[in-house]
Amino acid sequence: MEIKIMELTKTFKDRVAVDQLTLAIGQGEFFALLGENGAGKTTTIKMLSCLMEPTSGDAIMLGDSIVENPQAVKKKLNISPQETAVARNLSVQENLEFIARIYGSTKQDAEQKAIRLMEMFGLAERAKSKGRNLSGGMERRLSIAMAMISEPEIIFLDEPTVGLDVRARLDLWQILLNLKGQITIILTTHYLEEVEALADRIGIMHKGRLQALGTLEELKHQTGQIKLQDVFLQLTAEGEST
Ligand SMILES: Nc1ncnc2c1ncn2[C@@H]1O[C@H](COP(=O)(O)OP(=O)(O)OP(=O)(O)O)[C@@H](O)[C@H]1O
Repeated sequence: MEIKIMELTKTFKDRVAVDQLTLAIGQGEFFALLGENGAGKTTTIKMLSCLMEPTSGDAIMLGDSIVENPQAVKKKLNISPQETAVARNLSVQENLEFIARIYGSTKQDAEQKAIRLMEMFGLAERAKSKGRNLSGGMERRLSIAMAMISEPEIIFLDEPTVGLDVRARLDLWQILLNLKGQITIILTTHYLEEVEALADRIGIMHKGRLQALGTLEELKHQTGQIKLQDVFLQLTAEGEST
């Protein structure tokens, strides 16, 4: 398994944000992490991407521990956070080249990488547009493209389509579908249609715990529900009484 999460726990003062999460994710999998506000999704991906230390537990990412060797882990993955990292005064191409240079590319290499990613993310026509002039959808695509510069083997996308209109969301889904299988993708979202369109497997978190895990079909079967929305409501309600 490419990602092996073992009893991963994060506590803030007396609040348990992530509670002994145990989970394995395979290479090239598109994994969706679902859960209500405050369920612990963002905290989970911050720990897995080594932006936050766990209180206890561990995760082995491509053979390296996030606790023992976070520097090695960081080299193999990247994250596109909720708040985009796009520099508003730089153009699309400059944003990409800037990140490539930070990762040590030569000027020429950085340019080539930027051009390739702009094509992949449908941004080539807007190469010269400044970050501040981009639509929400383009800014989000650029932000993900920037996370791809380091050629990660695992990418985390934290609510990538929040605030996007229908067309921008569908465009981004198409790009993510094109990436599918080439790279391991871990997505958090509140949009259930997004999960249905993209994910191979789904984990539903509730109050810091992994409440359910499986393919969409498995979760439907497990709950006896037909629609993902009802699967979700049932699984996140069951936890209320436990
Ligand atoms: N830095 C922090 N300090 C204190 N509490 C925190 C911190 N970060 C998160 N929490 C708490 O941990 C819990 C889990 O939060 P988290 O942001 O991981 O949830 P989430 O599932 O990503 O929610 P959302 O869907 O709203 O983004 C929440 O109760 C939150 O208030």
